[in-house]
Amino acid sequence: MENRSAWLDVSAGVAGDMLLAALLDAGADLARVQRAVDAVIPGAVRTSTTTVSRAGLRATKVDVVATADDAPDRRWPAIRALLAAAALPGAVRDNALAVFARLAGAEARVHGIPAEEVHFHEVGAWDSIADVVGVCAAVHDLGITSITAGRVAVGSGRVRGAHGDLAVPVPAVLELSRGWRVVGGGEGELATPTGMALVTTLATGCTDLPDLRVASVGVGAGTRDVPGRANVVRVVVGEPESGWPPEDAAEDAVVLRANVDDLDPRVWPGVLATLLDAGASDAWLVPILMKKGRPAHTLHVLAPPERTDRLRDLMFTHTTTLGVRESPVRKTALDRCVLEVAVGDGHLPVKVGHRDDVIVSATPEYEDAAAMAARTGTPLREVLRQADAAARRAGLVQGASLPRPGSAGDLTT
Ligand SMILES: O=C([S-])c1cc(C(=O)S)c[n+]([C@@H]2O[C@H](COP(=O)(O)O)[C@@H](O)[C@H]2O)c1
Ligand code: NI
Repeated sequence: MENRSAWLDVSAGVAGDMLLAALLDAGADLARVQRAVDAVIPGAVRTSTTTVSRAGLRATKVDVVATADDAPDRRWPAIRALLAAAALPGAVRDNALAVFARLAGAEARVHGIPAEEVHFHEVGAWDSIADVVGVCAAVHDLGITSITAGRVAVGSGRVRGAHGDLAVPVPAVLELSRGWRVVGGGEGELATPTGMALVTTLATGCTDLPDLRVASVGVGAGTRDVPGRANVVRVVVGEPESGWPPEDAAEDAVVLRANVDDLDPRVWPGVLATLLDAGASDAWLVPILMKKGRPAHTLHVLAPPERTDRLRDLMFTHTTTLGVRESPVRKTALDRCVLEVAVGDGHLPVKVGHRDDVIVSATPEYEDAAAMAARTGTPLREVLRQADAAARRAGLVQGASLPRPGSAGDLTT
């Protein structure tokens, strides 16, 4: 049972114990999970499961009971040392360290202190260690090597803790949300810092349920039973149907737009270059006719969500626009690689777009072809024609399999 994939339904929120319960419900072995936790904090906690009902749905609940008296040192360096010294499978240790490091980084930023000084939450480091190590061990036990997760419900309102009254989503959860899809609303604290750190560290992306052959489903209960809303995390474990993660899967992106009629046109090429240098996936102009019959341009910028703020600032700084519109979009990109084909007495790179190793497009790189044309005195259109012909001879045609490295023909990688 190896190389399985899992998708997490966190649309009702997530906490460390809910995620652990869902994985145990999906078939992870409780005794092996307990052994992993014991390897880090020997004899400190006992983990058990019960079957409960949440808004009429059956779910597994995990209880972590402290069996030792003395409170552990809750600072991040102490927990890091415990994990480093524990006899754990490499993947379990690495994942647990990564989750705690992310949590420590978020707490450090929220409280304005170095990560080395972060104390873990008031609820107790043992609970957190049991949840984090338990989840990482359960993932390993189920043979899960890839995880994605849906949008996270974070809740609303306020919670009371050792630091007093906090707005929901609590600061650490908001900090951990960067680049992730979240939704507010719902009553109370639906996502905890530990749950959010687990999801955003272990999952490689935020997607809807992907294409997979389902092997098992687990339902993990939260503490409260709220009528009308099942307070559960669900995990779907399976085999990918068409490659995992889906290499051409749609990603979230944002299109920023501004209509501009009064910018010196000589400035535009520099504006586009600045936006591309700052991380825009694409930037382009569309000529338009504005009110009062004025010729103008719409500047479009395709932005990864985490770059949106910076790119919006640059649009205001480098153009004369007074407003920027934004729309969320889904973007699907083919996988790409660059292969070289022999042309004349040199070589030219060809960009090959492929899906599941089947070629979809093959395009000689324009700039390199132009440079070869200038160097050799051959007309550019002739260089491009020869490059196209060489690419076809090398088998770089739509529908063909991607050549393996070292395959025969006038092709180098
Ligand atoms: O103790 C600290 S520093 C603390 C900080 C924060 C921030 O958001 S900052 C939140 N909390 C609350 O602690 C409990 C336990 O969270 P777990 O992630 O350990 O389950 C939870 O209610 C947090 O909101 C504590
Ligand atoms: Ni905090």
